[in-house]
Amino acid sequence: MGDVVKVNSFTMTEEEVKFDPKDHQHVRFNPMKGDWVLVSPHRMKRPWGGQVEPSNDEDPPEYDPNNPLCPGNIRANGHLTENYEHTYTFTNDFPALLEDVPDPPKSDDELFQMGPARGTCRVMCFHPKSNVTIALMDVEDVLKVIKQWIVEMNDLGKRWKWVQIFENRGALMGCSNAHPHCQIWTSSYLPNEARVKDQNLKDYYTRHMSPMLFDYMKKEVERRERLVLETQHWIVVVPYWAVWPFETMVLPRRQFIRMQDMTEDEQKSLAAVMKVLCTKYDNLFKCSFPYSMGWHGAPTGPELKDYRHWTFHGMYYPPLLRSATVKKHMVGYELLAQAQRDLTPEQAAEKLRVLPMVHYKHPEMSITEEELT
Ligand SMILES: O=C1CCN([C@@H]2O[C@H](COP(=O)(O)O)[C@@H](O)[C@H]2O)C(=O)N1
Repeated sequence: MGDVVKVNSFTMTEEEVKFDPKDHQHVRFNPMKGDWVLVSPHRMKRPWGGQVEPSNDEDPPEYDPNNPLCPGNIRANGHLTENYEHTYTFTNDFPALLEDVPDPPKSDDELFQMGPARGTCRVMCFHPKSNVTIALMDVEDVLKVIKQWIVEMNDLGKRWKWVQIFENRGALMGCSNAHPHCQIWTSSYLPNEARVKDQNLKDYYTRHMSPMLFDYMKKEVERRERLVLETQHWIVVVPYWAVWPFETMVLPRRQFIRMQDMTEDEQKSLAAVMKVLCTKYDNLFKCSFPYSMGWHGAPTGPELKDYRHWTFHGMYYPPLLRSATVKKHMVGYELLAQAQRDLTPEQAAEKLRVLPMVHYKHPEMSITEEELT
């Protein structure tokens, strides 16, 4: 047994000291999902001869008379989008979940199971102008988005067990409308991601009598290997188990379980964090950076249980890999075996951390370090 040496934040024997997570393949465990991601850092050197996505980076017009999300326009089914000045929410005209539908029959065959699914779908416009994004909005307007999210969570959380706020940004994410907006889908049951996360968070809490993500936040602040941003109230990391190349996670420095528990200062700080993170994302490949993002907090609904194992947190899942036109594909091995990444989370965090807070295309819309409290 050789001497013990310290490499990064791990202690290893001499036999292991040849291993370097920056150079050698390994798998990493995601304790929220209970699965593993393959990390192959040596692959970053391979030439790219694959598909190149068109970089469609022309700014959309401020107002499009044909865009149903623009103020004063008529939507499908003849509904009017009012002349709004900040955020605007409406029930999706083509919802994936409806509030009242008959229950499916019970089946006694475990191979053919159906369950009831009820819910509602809302669309929430962030801003009346079509040519802004979170990175390009005034931080006060981003704060208005956060405050409206809290209104929606409180309203929808009364009836629905799960309220999923999510933003698909950019055509690359299948977003059908360039106007700045998100969607909010609620359900009468815990969807898969929430159900699995709830169980893993609960198991961790039973073992440690402390919330997993609060412990994780404290360890990431201490280790400082995957930090992208940190303020008095929030940190942004590329999570240790990240799957998407530049995936990030937003974690509060204080333990609380839902978005609606945020203090005024935490809300203001989150608005600045979102704006700076999205600015760095745009600066990474000098394009309007596509992503899917969303928030997870303790389940809601009328029968409230003990959810102290939850910590409110945000997730950004951006598809781009090495340029504005090269995206990661979750296909083949990823679908049939397991998720795989080349760039390590630490390398991705370093790339994002060192990027400027001044927007490459609209510097006049940027905020300063002092405003990032
Ligand atoms: O008139 C319309 C246009 C789009 N929509 C809805 O807006 C949503 C646009 O969001 P996405 O671009 O993220 O798909 C989409 O779900 C679509 O159903 C309406 O509800 N009414």
